[in-house]
Amino acid sequence: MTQDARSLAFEILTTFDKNAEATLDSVMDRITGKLELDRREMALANALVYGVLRHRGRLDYTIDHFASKGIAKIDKKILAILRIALFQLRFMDRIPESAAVNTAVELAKMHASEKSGGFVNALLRNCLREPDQPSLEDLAPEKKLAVETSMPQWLVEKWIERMGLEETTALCHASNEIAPITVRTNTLKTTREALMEALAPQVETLLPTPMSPLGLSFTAPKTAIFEMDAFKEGLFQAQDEAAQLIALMVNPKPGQRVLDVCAGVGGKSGHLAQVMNNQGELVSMDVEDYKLQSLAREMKRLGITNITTHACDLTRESPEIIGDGFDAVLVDAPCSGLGVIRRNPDTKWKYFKRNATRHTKKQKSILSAAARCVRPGGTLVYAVCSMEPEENGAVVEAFLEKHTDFRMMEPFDAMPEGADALISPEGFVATLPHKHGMDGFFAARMVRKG
Ligand SMILES: C[S@@+](CC[C@H](N)C(=O)[O-])C[C@H]1O[C@@H](n2cnc3c(N)ncnc32)[C@H](O)[C@@H]1O
Repeated sequence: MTQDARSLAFEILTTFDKNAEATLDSVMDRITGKLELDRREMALANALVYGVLRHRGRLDYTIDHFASKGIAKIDKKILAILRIALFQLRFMDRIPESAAVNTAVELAKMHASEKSGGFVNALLRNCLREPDQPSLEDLAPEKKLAVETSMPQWLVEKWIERMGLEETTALCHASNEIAPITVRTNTLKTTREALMEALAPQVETLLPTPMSPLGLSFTAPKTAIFEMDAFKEGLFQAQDEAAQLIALMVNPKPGQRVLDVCAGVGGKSGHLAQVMNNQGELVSMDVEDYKLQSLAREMKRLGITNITTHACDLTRESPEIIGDGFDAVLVDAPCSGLGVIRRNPDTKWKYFKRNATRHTKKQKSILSAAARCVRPGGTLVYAVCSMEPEENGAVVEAFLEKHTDFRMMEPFDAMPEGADALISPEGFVATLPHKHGMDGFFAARMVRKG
């Protein structure tokens, strides 16, 4: 079965909107998993889905301006069709206007009515007639910034309160840009220089990452990265530069026992195994068994053999595998993901102000449970892909207050080049998209007193 790009984007976006808890990845996997898709149609569907979510605030402001009864009165399906078409008209330069409008009208007729087709046609034609409208000039600064960079206004206000308008402006713009693809060299199989040579013919603007000694960033790959030979041979794992700093903070030695408490599909586990030179024992846990199954396949691709997986929630159980404890424990905790909006633009529309405390409670309880697995003298690293104080410093400070057998330690044994600029007076590591060109990450390294 094949499907055209716009219908597919419509199905993905409407399903994503209907399911409050679903992530874009899970919706896309579910919908595209069973389809046999033409490669070009799939690439266009991807561009439409990500583009609409990246620019949704701006698109909605425009739709609201041109809809005589306002956006709130527009049926959800029609709204999705308008967003897809308007994104093509305002943000894509290779799509003929007629293709964008006509396909939107057809979709509206198919999913709603003849009349809806007329409404979609009229609204889009008005947008085309007045390409500079609506103007943002008279808006209050926080509203203007929210619309311009398609950020939820509550988040813009939260950031302005914490860091002021100027820095928030830089952060909002950086969070709305398309990030380069960044990968980490699998040093069990190759070197960064050799990987660079292998990737060079297949990508544009290929550069080594400035701080992570193993990273490469590039744009415009000729194929999807999972189709590249270097990927199939396990020579790299996709991972942002900020995330590459976390296993360097844990810095386990070959032969040690190491626990990755929230391993997910294995971004940090893969790197930890590399640092351990595939020796010793690495236990990857996650509450979701299906993620660990995917992790196991990923480790096989990377040639990693010192790993076992264990589906488990440490806040509820204390499995035998903990034994006498681990030399190093990583808690890469579930979080808002607000530091990774540039890669996952769906996050900003699914994460609400009220979620902050929900995450904080979970982060505190996972960190406390993980602390029980650290042997005396062992290391505990807490990390989140968030820049929000209630998920980072506040969690660590509350933890240290209760667990007097732990103290902060220097974040790195061997400081990556320039990484001293990331360290706060408290000894926390924090990366920011607008300052460091990386995802927004936070990490703290602690030691259990011997
Ligand atoms: C930030 S993600 C981890 C990403 C992963 N470390 C990586 O580098 O690819 C957080 C993970 O925590 C898992 N999780 C959530 N609650 C958990 C719990 N109570 N115990 C263990 N894992 C949990 C989620 O399933 C998710 O995979």
